[in-house]
Amino acid sequence: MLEDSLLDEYEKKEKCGVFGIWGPKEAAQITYTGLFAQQHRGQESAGIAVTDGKDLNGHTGMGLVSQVFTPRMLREELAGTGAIGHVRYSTTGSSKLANAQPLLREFSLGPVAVAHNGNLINAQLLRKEYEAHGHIFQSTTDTEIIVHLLAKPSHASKADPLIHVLKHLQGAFSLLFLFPDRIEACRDPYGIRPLALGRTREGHWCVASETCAFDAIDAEYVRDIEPAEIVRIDDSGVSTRKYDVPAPELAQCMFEHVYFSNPASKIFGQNVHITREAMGRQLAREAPVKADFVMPMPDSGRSAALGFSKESKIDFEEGIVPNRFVGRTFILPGQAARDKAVAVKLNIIPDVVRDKRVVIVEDSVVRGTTTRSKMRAIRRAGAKEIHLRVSCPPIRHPCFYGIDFPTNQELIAYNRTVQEVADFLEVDSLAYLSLEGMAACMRGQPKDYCSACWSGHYKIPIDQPQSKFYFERDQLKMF
Ligand SMILES: O=P(O)(O)OC[C@H]1O[C@H](OP(=O)(O)OP(=O)(O)O)[C@H](O)[C@@H]1O
Ligand SMILES: NC(=O)CC[C@H](N)C(=O)O
Ligand code: SF4
Ligand SMILES: [Mg+2]
Repeated sequence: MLEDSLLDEYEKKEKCGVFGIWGPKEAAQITYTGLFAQQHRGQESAGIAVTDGKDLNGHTGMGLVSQVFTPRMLREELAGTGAIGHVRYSTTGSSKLANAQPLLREFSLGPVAVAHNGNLINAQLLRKEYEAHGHIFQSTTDTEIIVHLLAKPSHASKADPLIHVLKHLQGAFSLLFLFPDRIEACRDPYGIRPLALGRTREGHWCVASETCAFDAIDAEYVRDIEPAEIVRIDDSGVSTRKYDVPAPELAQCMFEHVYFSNPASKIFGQNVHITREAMGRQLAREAPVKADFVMPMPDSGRSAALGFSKESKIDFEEGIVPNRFVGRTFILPGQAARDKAVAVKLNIIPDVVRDKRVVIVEDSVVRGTTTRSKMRAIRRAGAKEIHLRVSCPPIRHPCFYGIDFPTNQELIAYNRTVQEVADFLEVDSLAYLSLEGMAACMRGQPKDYCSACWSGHYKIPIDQPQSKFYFERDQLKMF
């Protein structure tokens, strides 16, 4: 039933965001706001862990930040002066409470809470090894192995156990650890996912996946946590150490700029909206077309459409209206749910498109859910010509580093030429931004970004089988 799957959808969306703050009396309330600002990064579950200086306490729940916490809970049960929080979009392990983060555990050195954005590609190997030694896991996420690594006696006895643990991890990880006396914020040596350091007006240090969280709590963005860096935040302030050397070539995820991040955020040192606008301009130069107007595919297609319009000097027109109560559709679990969400999310305005030659600018076409549904709807609404322009190249390869499209069969451009995709979508023309054109819009050198889902070049080799549900008991039978 449409209503049932929509109810489901509202509860399960997008990717992961982390937030942490040290020092204020109302640490949990501020963390709530920091998570709320990053709700677009994960809507399956949310959690906050706090410290009172001696012990940790935490709460996790399924759904949106606003559904998981009450003001009283934040004020009383989660009272403390240091906190970390997480909003989850699952990449390993199903969407269930046991997998909600921060994971809160006790080990020989005391309590620890962990919040993870990214995806480990060696979690299966490590977990098999630990299970063979009798370790009992309580979740089916990749993240839990990190706590087991920390608890291993030969690791816990090291002068700096965290450094030792991080060296074992492969893949994407922007991590926050909360101990009773400190927060430790770490980024993998490739810098795949973002992680930024900020400071409030009162002088409290904070960390977040995206800088839009700092705006929400009136803090200033200080700098990014560097690849292979650990930043420790405690009562004496901030200190930094390297646990490894940054990779010779970084792998910052270009898809963060194309689609994931909030346009107001600064990701990998550059503003997302301005980057998307530059991509739209570049696309207009690479694939010009005669048309009556340029129309964005809301919401994330807006900035690139603006750039396309400015560069081509073709008017900008809104002809697709998003329902503000439907979130992002791309990462909803299950194709039926995605199809239904797209149907209810985007309304075409026939009076705008009728008898017109329209350029539609979309930030990305992944499974083709949005475009399959909307190109035909625009045609039915009477458009004379439909020219689809996409502000990234065709996505033909899976992502194993924290974005949930782990098989190539689900990708619309897999095994299809651009013309075949155009025919499938029944558009008059289709053009994608080139890989070089997209890379040219990035502030850093092209070699310092990951583009594996477009190029097939995985900087961290995928040499073990990967599956989102590897640790689920019923799925294990498949292997
Ligand atoms: O080809 P697909 O599988 O449909 O995936 C790509 C689409 O999904 C995303 O939109 P989404 O609705 O998630 O979020 P938005 O409102 O930020 O554009 C993205 O902006 C594309 O529109
Ligand atoms: N999107 C993410 O960063 C997910 C974090 C972690 N891999 C999980 O599935 O819980
Ligand atoms: S494969 Fe694509 S989505 Fe995944 S990290 Fe690389 S650029 Fe980002
Ligand atoms: Mg979209």
